[in-house]
Amino acid sequence: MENKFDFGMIGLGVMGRNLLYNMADHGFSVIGLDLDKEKADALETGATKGTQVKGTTDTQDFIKQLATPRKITLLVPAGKPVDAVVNSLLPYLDKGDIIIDGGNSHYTDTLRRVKDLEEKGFHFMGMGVSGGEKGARFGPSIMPGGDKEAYNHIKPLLEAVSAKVNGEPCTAYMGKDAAGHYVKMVHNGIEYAIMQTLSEVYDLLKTGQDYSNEDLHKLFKNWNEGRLQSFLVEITRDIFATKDTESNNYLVDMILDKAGAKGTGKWTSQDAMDTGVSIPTIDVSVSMRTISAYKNERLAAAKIYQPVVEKILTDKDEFAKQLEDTLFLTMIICYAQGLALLVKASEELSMEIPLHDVVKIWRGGCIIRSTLLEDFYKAYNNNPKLANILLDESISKLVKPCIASMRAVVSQATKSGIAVAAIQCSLAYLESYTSAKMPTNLIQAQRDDFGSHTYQRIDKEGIFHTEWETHEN
Ligand SMILES: NC(=O)C1=CN([C@@H]2O[C@H](COP(=O)(O)OP(=O)(O)OC[C@H]3O[C@@H](n4cnc5c(N)ncnc54)[C@H](OP(=O)(O)O)[C@@H]3O)[C@@H](O)[C@H]2O)C=CC1
Ligand SMILES: O=C(CO)[C@H](O)[C@H](O)COP(=O)(O)O
Repeated sequence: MENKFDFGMIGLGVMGRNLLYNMADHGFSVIGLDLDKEKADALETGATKGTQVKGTTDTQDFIKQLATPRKITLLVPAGKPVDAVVNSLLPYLDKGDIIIDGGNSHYTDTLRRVKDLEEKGFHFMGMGVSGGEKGARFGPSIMPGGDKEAYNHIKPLLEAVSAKVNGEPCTAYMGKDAAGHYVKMVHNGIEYAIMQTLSEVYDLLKTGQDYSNEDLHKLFKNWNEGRLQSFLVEITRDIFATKDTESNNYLVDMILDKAGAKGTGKWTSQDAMDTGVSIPTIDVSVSMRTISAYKNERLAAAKIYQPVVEKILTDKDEFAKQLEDTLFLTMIICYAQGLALLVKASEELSMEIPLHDVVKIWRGGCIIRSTLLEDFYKAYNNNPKLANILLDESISKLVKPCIASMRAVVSQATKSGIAVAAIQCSLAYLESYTSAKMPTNLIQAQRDDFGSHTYQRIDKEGIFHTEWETHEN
């Protein structure tokens, strides 16, 4: 009898092809399907010698060659392509077969697909994958969720191919229903916020203190050797040292300042608004990418307003130290906001997301991996029900010594005319979240004045309304 393949992969682009090779390198036989003949044909040539890999463009042949229950991972663009692929498979599948969507699908799409396919007798799982091209090839962080029975079929594969930290796999069951895709969405929201913060730090150093790319490279190299050690700081260090092949300049200086976005950051903000969780650093990071895309309007506005940036005259070493504190604290706040969203969303959607496992599997393989996650992991191990990591005593000991520097940086940036939206929002978030008294009593008074929305009092229980008077004098 012909040997059947252990796993199937649909979509042989950046992620699918590399994850497939990773699976094959770990001893699994894998068949890949892509509509593009060139990609399917090239698959075997790119595989490690001795591994069992086959490429095809024929759906029926693909299905026929898989061992049952079939385990098929999709790494195609989110949205309609996922539905198109699923529909193309249905006529050939057997009851009990498992489809795993490894792309960045919106979790509500995943909820719909889980239900539709369950009714038809198939398993459908949403699974976040992070680590980009290299991660997929050599060890990503993998966030599967949903159907537990289906998960048990793929657990050994996921544990084999994921990144490892202290010998532990960077994958774990993320919870019920669409939890895998929800966790990946929030991962990306945090990613947006840290990236925005890094771009602001870059602006302060380059525009405010005339750092060259060589200086930036050295500083980021130094930072990456300490408590800021993380994938995003590491690649930023390397970007500053990369020369353009078409000009004599550094490549970063040749790149147009318009940021792209595929939607996961925006979805995080939209969902946080619906869930009632405050994630201002992530929100503003989405917004800054949006404003960056209005290049022509910005050019026109710059002509009218002629902004002048005042140089930052603080001693360079002192300012670099303040920035290191600020970056460290802002990173903590980016994670704090995303993790707080996961806590609340998990409750609201009954996903039972294990927060200690989320931070555990983010320690390696993924784009937001950092040494900080080790501290968060300890915090969740002490208290798995922690509503916000800022409430953990050991985390507060990391936060407090950095606050003065953050204030100094925000104040210096404001004085100089350099926009630091993410850093500023993080400070405002910290000050509000740690404030025993906010000025929102005034907002309640205003709402009651114009709309009879009522208010509560500080001295007794109950709901109150006042007929507010006009006091012109
Ligand atoms: N790139 C990254 O760093 C990461 C991406 N992701 C997510 O993973 C998913 C895949 O991304 P990525 O690999 O970058 O995307 P690519 O565009 O590189 O690859 C997608 C592949 O899917 C193929 N495809 C599209 N429709 C079909 C179909 N109906 N049947 C078979 N194959 C199809 C495409 O073929 P063709 O080109 O011929 O249309 C292409 O080969 C996305 O959801 C993305 O958001 C997740 C983490 C990181
Ligand atoms: O999921 C990812 C990384 O974790 C993808 O690279 C994603 O495309 C990043 O988002 P965007 O394209 O919106 O910057």
